[in-house]
Amino acid sequence: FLFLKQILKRATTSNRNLPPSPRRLPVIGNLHQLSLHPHRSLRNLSHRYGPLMLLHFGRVPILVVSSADIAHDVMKTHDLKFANRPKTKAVDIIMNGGRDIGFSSYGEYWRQMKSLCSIHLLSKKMVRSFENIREEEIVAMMEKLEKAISSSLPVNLSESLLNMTNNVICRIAMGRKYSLEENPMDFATLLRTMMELLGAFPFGDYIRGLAWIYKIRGLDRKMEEVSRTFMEFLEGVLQEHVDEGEKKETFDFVDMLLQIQRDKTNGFELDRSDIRLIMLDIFVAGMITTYTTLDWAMMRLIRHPECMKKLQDEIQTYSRHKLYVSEEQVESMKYLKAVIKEVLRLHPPGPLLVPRQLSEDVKLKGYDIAAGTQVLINAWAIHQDTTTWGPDAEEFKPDRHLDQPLDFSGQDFKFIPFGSGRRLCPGIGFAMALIEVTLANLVNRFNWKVETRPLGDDDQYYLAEATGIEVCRKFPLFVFPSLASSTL
Ligand code: HEM
Repeated sequence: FLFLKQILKRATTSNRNLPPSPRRLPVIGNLHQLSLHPHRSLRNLSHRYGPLMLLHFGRVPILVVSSADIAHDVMKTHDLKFANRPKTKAVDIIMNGGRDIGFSSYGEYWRQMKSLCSIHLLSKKMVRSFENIREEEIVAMMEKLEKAISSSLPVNLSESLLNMTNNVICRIAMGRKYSLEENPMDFATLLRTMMELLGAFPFGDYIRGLAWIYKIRGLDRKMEEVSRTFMEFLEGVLQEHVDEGEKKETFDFVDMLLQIQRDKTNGFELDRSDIRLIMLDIFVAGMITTYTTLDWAMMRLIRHPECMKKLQDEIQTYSRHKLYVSEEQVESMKYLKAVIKEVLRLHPPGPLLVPRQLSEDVKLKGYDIAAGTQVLINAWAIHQDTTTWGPDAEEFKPDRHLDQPLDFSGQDFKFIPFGSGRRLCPGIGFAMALIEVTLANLVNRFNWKVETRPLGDDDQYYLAEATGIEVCRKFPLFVFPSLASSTL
């Protein structure tokens, strides 16, 4: 019977019209063709095999999409079928089997969790109400930078940006700062480790016989440790809110989640571990992405003085030499928005978005794709497609967005840093509000220089990418700020 089943399976598979595939090796499939930066190796493969490729990571079929046209088919035409997320061991351990928003299966639980965040934290009205918090934290960061000017030592701007983003997010979501400096655990390193674990290609999941590698390399232990440390921290935050109870003067997002848990609003059962996972998503999905966009933006502007100058001129036209550039003033700054778009085009924090999984068979461009196939959308490759962006697609040229204003909220598939469709990022407005006003103020208040690197390997150094599901700059950005004459 088994023999008959094998023959039948082979016959049906061979009748299928499958997308082009690079040659694969026994057992590992195409895993040997990936580098530490999968978005880059997959783009190189797509140049040979086309914008729709079927790879195999071990035994698991992986569909790789590298064109705007096919991204449209996946995230618009067939969005519902592609709305699931695959589960890996890292997701199992760190996200409690995908009980958070980003990795949860498509369905009622996901819908409820996402709409909770969208309404009570990320809506336009809520984002606007956090303006004071953004201003206070940006001013505090700038005061520290100003103090640092008197010493002739370089400042670690990446660290300042991470601290500021963390302070803003903690104050908004949890009611107070849980600053990186005051925290006994090394928050930044922990988050980076978590990014790496969630983004690492899970060999043990793809090749069952290799699951022991997780144990030998200590990955199981690392995942459990990272998860435990974070959960203990978040449980402490929840308990603090419960203990303060009636005495608390403010009402923040955590209070709101605890209230929903108590009152079972809309018949929606939320337990304490679900609340911790929503909070974790805000750190994983919200904090690193926002910080890393600012970090790439400052690096690009400092290394393109002509863009920096143009931006400073624009900001001064609207801010009229004020010390703090307000959010209302930022609203009108077209070049600032073009700079941020260019940064998100060249450095989308999630270059392969977040993986999806097909829930039923589908035909794409005449090819048969089977249910269960995992899907990687190479946004980074789509953003560098020369047919859309021209022969200078790899260069940093913010002006291109002035002539060709593409929307990035999931409507235009040539530019998808936030994904699209049902799984579209709900934090676009939240992230953009902080990125725009931070950048405007840093550029308005200071002039910037970076150290000249002795070996002259500037591009390799400044453009180097770390590994992980969200791609940060590999090395911190050390800078020498000085006060801009216009604000003296
Ligand atoms: C520059 C900043 C950001 C970028 C580039 C970004 C990008 C993304 C991307 C690419 C996805 C996957 C979309 C898809 O699968 O189609 C995503 C999902 C998500 N993002 Fe963001 N994001 C950013 C900021 C934020 C912020 C500030 C928050 C919340 C505070 C947030 C919360 C989420 C959540 C909860 C999801 C999961 C959505 C789902 O699976 O339904 N993101 N984001």
